[in-house]
Amino acid sequence: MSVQAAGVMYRNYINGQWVPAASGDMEVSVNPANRSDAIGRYPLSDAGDVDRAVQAAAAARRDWRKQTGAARGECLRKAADALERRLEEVARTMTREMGKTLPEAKGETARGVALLRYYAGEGMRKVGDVIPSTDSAALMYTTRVPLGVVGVITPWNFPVAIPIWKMAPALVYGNTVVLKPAEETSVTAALVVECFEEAGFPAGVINLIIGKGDVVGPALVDHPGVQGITFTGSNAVGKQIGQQALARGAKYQLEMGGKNPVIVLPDADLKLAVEATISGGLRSTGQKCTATSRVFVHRDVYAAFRELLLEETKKLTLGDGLEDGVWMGPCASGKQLEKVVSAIARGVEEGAELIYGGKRPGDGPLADGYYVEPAIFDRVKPEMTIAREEIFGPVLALIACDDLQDALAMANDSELGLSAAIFTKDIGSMLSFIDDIEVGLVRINAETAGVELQAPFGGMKQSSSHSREQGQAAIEFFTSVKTVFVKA
Ligand SMILES: NC(=O)C1=CN([C@@H]2O[C@H](COP(=O)(O)OP(=O)(O)OC[C@H]3O[C@@H](n4cnc5c(N)ncnc54)[C@H](OP(=O)(O)O)[C@@H]3O)[C@@H](O)[C@H]2O)C=CC1
Ligand SMILES: O=C(O)CCC(=O)C(=O)O
Repeated sequence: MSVQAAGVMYRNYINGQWVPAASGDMEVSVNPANRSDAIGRYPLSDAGDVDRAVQAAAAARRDWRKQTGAARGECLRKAADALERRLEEVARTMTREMGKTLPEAKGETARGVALLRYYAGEGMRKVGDVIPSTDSAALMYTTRVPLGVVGVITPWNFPVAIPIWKMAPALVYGNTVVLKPAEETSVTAALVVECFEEAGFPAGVINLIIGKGDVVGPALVDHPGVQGITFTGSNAVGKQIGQQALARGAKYQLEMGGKNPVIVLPDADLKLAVEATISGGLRSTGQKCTATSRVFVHRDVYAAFRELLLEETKKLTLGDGLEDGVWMGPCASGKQLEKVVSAIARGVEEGAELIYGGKRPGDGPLADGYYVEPAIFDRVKPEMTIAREEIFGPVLALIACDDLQDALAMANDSELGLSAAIFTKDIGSMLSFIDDIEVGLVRINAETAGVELQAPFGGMKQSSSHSREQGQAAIEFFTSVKTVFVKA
């Protein structure tokens, strides 16, 4: 499709103005469910555009920081109201741009509203402690100050919630922000920033730079005017960002992949375990860092679990997420589809048994989209690639286990450690799991995905930079502590 024919033109947002990229280059955002549907045109920015955004954010820093937390929170509250008013439009755009179903997109947008309201309240909460000094005539306390300019680099899988759960705490604690969203969801990101604009944030406090990750990303990460980088995305890019930020002494926070296990013990409610495995593994077409990917099932209930899983997965409808009754949409992009299809092919090559799905619809209305059927592999061995590498697609690997210790050993045999779930009624098994599983998000009789905005979120091992996002934990990244000693 020609760029000119591709509808509304979106721009960067720098210093309170919507401006094109200096190069004038544009790209078209295309619907992964129907490639003849163009969502809009977006700019391909370069390092010069990034520099202008960082300069604007740096110039706005002092005045923004000097506002009260209550005043900053009030801006976030207005952004929440604006997003709530535009919820339907934002959610429909998200579905058209990255494929998740409309109910999921509406849920995510509502979560964005709730995140903004939560962090609006943070502006009124305490930022330090009084600590007894050894000098009885002195006052000693801690307070917190913002980092300065924060670069926010976000993925396409939660194009509303993730930018908001990073930007809202950054802003309420007094930082200014330059957002670089995933290219695949540039238009959705622009709508989110329009909501911030409607809320009346001062010019320069929020800036948006749209473009290619390998051009805009390094320019932002390496910019000396950026004091902190918060990133969610792949491990490869995350590690590179961490090294670049470390090299120049900038603070960084990385939220990356998962290879999230579910353990099903013989006393589990199998219906619940199956429902949670399907929801955790296949919703959003498996494109969540918290998605269920490895399913360790005790041999005593393996056959029964597998049959029920097959029966329930066969009921799922694949299609355009805008249509009523569709349960699973396409992969978000051609690149993502290729990744999923090649992981499935590798699973077959390595000897796992593909017992359901995994094919691309060859004809009919779905042939034009990036669709793949949900795939279930049986007889998976822990050393197979499908049991080791993140796929980020609707693929479940079933692995038999002898007991809880066997399952825990296999579940922990991973470089990643984001989320894990167990299904059991036995309190002893629950406690062993809580104690021994090496992940940041531990779920008992609940699916691996689905984080709550008021609780800390992050992984162990290579899933994150060992920091936590969301809830009260966000203050740790977005501020620095000052310890103050006062003597009259
Ligand atoms: N943990 C999670 O939630 C996510 C994990 N992933 C994993 O990553 C895989 C690949 O997905 P992909 O979208 O390519 O993920 P990336 O890690 O490439 O993208 C995440 C963000 O980083 C940006 N980026 C890309 N290259 C650089 C760079 N060199 N420096 C700075 N920023 C950069 C991207 O921009 P742009 O989009 O413009 O390239 C995007 O905004 C998935 O299959 C999945 O396994 C993906 C998304 C989310
Ligand atoms: O499971 C969730 O709700 C959040 C998942 C997530 O943060 C991600 O996929 O990046």
